[in-house]
Amino acid sequence: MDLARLLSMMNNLEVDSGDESEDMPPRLSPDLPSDQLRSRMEELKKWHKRQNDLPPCAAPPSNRALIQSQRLRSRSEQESGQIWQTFVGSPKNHSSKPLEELTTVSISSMFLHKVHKGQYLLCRIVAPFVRLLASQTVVEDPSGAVVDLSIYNFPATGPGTLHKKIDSLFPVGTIMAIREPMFKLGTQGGNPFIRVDSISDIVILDEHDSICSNVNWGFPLNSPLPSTSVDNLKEIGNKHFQRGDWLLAVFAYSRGLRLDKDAFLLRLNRAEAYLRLSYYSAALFDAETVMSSNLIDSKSRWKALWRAAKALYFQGNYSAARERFEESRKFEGDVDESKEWFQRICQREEELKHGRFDWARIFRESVKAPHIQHIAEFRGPVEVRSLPDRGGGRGVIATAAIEVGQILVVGKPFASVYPSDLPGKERLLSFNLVTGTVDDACHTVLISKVMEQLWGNPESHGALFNLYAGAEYSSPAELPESHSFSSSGIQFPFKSAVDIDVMRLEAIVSCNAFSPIPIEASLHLGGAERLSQQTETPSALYLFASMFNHSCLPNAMWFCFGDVMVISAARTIAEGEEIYIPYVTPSGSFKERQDGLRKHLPDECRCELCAQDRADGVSNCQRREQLMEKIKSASTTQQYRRLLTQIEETYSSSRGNIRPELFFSKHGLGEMLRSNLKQSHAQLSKSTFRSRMKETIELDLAALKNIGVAVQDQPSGLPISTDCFPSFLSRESLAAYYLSIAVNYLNLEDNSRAVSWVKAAEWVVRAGFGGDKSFFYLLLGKLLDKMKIRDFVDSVL
Ligand SMILES: C[S@@+](CC[C@H](N)C(=O)[O-])C[C@H]1O[C@@H](n2cnc3c(N)ncnc32)[C@H](O)[C@@H]1O
Repeated sequence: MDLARLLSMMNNLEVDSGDESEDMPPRLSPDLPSDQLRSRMEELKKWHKRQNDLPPCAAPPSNRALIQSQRLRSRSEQESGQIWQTFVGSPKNHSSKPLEELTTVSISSMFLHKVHKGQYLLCRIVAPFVRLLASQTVVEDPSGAVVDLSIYNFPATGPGTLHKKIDSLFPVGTIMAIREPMFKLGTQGGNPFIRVDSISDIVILDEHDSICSNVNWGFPLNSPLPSTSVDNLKEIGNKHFQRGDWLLAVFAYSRGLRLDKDAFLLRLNRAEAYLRLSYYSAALFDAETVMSSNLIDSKSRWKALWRAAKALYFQGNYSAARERFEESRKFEGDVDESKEWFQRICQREEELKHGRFDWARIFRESVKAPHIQHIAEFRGPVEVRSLPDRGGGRGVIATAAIEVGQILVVGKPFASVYPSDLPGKERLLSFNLVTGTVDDACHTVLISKVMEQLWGNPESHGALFNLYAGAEYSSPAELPESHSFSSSGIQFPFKSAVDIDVMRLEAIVSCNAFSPIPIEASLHLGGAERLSQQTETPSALYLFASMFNHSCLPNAMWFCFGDVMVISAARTIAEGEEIYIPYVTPSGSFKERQDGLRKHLPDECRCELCAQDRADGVSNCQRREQLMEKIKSASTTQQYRRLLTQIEETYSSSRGNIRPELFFSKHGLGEMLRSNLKQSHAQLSKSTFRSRMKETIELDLAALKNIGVAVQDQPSGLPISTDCFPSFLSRESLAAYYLSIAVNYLNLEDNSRAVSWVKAAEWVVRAGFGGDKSFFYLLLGKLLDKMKIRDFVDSVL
C-alpha cells in the first residue's frame, strides 16, 4: 500500500495526543494541506507547553487485578495490520543522572503531569507485554502498588514484533529501575501510566543488585522467573541465535553472565550476537575480555581473536583487525576463510587510502540487499569549517583543487531503514513537529534505529550529538567533542553506557536524514522523484554527509549504492570553496524546491538558481510551473510547440543558459516527434524520415545547453563539454540520455556520431562514478538490451 492510500484511509482518523483534559489538543490528519498541517502542529506545540505547565496532581491508585486483566485482554484481542501514528518532536523526557545519585519514589507518591526529577522507580513486571505503538505492560513497586508502563523505542520490540519475543526480553518478574520517570494520564481506559521514551532510562536489575538487597516485594509473583542455570541460559541464547533473534540471544547470555561473569563461552557467543547486531564496541569488549583469560582453550582463543578482528574491521580499524587475524593463525581455523578476510582488509585499505572502489562488486551487492557490509569510509580533500552564517555554523570546504567527478566522500550510514526492513502488515507514520511534515514509516523507524545503534555503540555519542539539531538547540562545536561514557561492558545491555537525550536525537534525525534511493532503482523507475511518489522511501542518517550545506545548483552531487552514500564533484572546485549538495531535487520547480526546503532552511534559499528564478519574477515562475503541468497532457506537436514557446517566454532574456524546464520540455517534444515518426515511418520517404529524425536530435542537443552541457557535435572525440555534471539529472539518467542520442544517430546510419555518444555515456560512468567497463554494463545493461544496441556498444567500448 502506498503512502497516498494510507493517508486517505486515515482521513477520518483523529489523532489524540494521549492526554485527557478539558483543553483538547488540535486535531491532526495526515492529508491536511501542508500549510494547515504546519499551523496545527504549531498549535499542538503550544498545547504541549500548556500541558507542561499543569500543576502536578495525585492519581487514583490502579486496581491490580483490573489492569492485569486489561493487559491480557488487549493482548489476545490485538489485530494485525494496524496503522500506528506517532509524534516526532513532542516533549519527551530523558534522565542524565546516574542511578546511584537518585532516590527512590513509590507509585503512590508519584504525581501526574510530572517528571520525577532526582528520583527513580524500582519496579517489577507483573503482566506480559502487549505491543501497541509502544510495548506496554504493568509494573508493581515493592509495596505492591501497580501502574501501566509504556516503553518506546526499545530495540527488538518495534512494529511487527511477536509478543513472545518481548516476553523473552522482559519476562514477568523482571526487576528494573526507571530513572526520573514521567507519569501521565492516558487514553487507554483512562489508566495513568509511566511513559519511557529514552531506552537509557531503563536499568534492568536482578535481586542480587545492591539496590534490591533490602527490598521485600509485598506480593508473591503469579509466575516467578524460572530459576535457571548458566548452561540453561546458554542453551536458550543459542536457540534465539539460531533463529536470528540476536538481541534475545544477547539477553539470555547476559542473564547467564550475571550468574557467572567468567562463563566465557557465553561471553564468546554474546560477542558473535553483538557482531550480528552491529554493536561493535560491545562485541570487541566481550571478545577481548575472553582473550585476556588464561583459562580458555585454544579453539576459544581463536574464536575470540576472530570476533575481535571482525569488530575492529567493521569499526574501520583495519590494521588492528589484521593483527588479530594474524595472531589467530597461531591457533586453528579455516585457512580459506582467513585468506578471504585478509583480502577484504587489503581492499578496505585501498579504498580508505586512495578512494579506489570496486563499484561493480558494490553495485551487485546493493541490488541483492541495500545494507552494504564490506566497504571502507573515504574522505577526499575536504574538511568541516566554521561558517557562521549557516544554520549550525559549519560547512564543508575543499582543502585542494578538485576535479569534476572526483569522489569527495564515501560514507556508510550510522543507521538506515529500507522498506524491505519494515514489517509487512503494520503501518506507521509520524507527525513531525520539528519539520512540520508527515514522515513515512522508514523515517519514523529510523529514529529508534539510530537510538539502538547509539545504545550498542556508545562511543559514537560525541559524533552523533554534534550534528545540527535545529535553531532551538545550541550550535554544535566545529568538530565533535569526545564524549566520556562509562565503560560498563558488564552491565550492558541491562544498563546503557550513555544517556540518550531522545528529544535532541529526534531533532538531529529530522534535520539530517537523507533518503538513500539506490541508483539502479532511480534509473529503472524513471527517477528518484517518481519513486518517492510511489512507495515508502528509505531513510538513513550519515555523520559526515550531514555537514554539507544546500544549494539547488550545487557543485557536488550525492548518490547511493544501497545504503552507501557517495558524494562527488559536479564541476571543478577551487581550494577553499564551500561544497554544497542538493537537499531537494534540483529539477523541481521554484515553488517545489522552496516547499521542500522549508523544513531545512530558516530563510529562503539564496543559491544561484533560486536567485535567477526570483529575478524572473514570482508570476513567471508560477506560470512556468502551470505550463509544465499543461505540457504533460499536450496531445499534438503543435500544442506542444506552442506551450514550449510560452515556457521559453517565462525566462527573462538576461538569464543565462540554465533553464531546466526548457531541457525537459525540449526533450519531451523530441520524444513526441520520434514517437510520431515511428508510426508513420513506412509512409515516409527516406529523406523526410532523415530530416525529421535530425530535428528530434537537434532538440535533444539544444536541450542539453539548458542544463549546462555544451555540445560539440562533431564526428570524432567526445561530443560534450566535460567540465560539469548537470545537477538536474542523475548521472545514470544522463548516461541513458546520451545513449538514446546514439540510438537516434544509428537510425540516421551515422555510426561515427553514434560512437561518440556511446563514448559520452561511457565517460559519464567513468568520470561520474569512477566505474569501469564492467560497471558500465551492470548499470546500463538492461537499457542497452531495451534499446537493442548491446552489440553496437560492445564494438565501441
Ligand atoms: C544537514 S545540516 C548542514 C550542516 C550544518 N550547517 C551544520 O553546521 O551542522 C542542515 C542545516 O544547515 C543549514 N543550511 C544548509 N544549507 C544552508 C544554506 N545554503 N544556507 C544557510 N544555512 C544552510 C540549515 O540550517 C539546515 O537546517
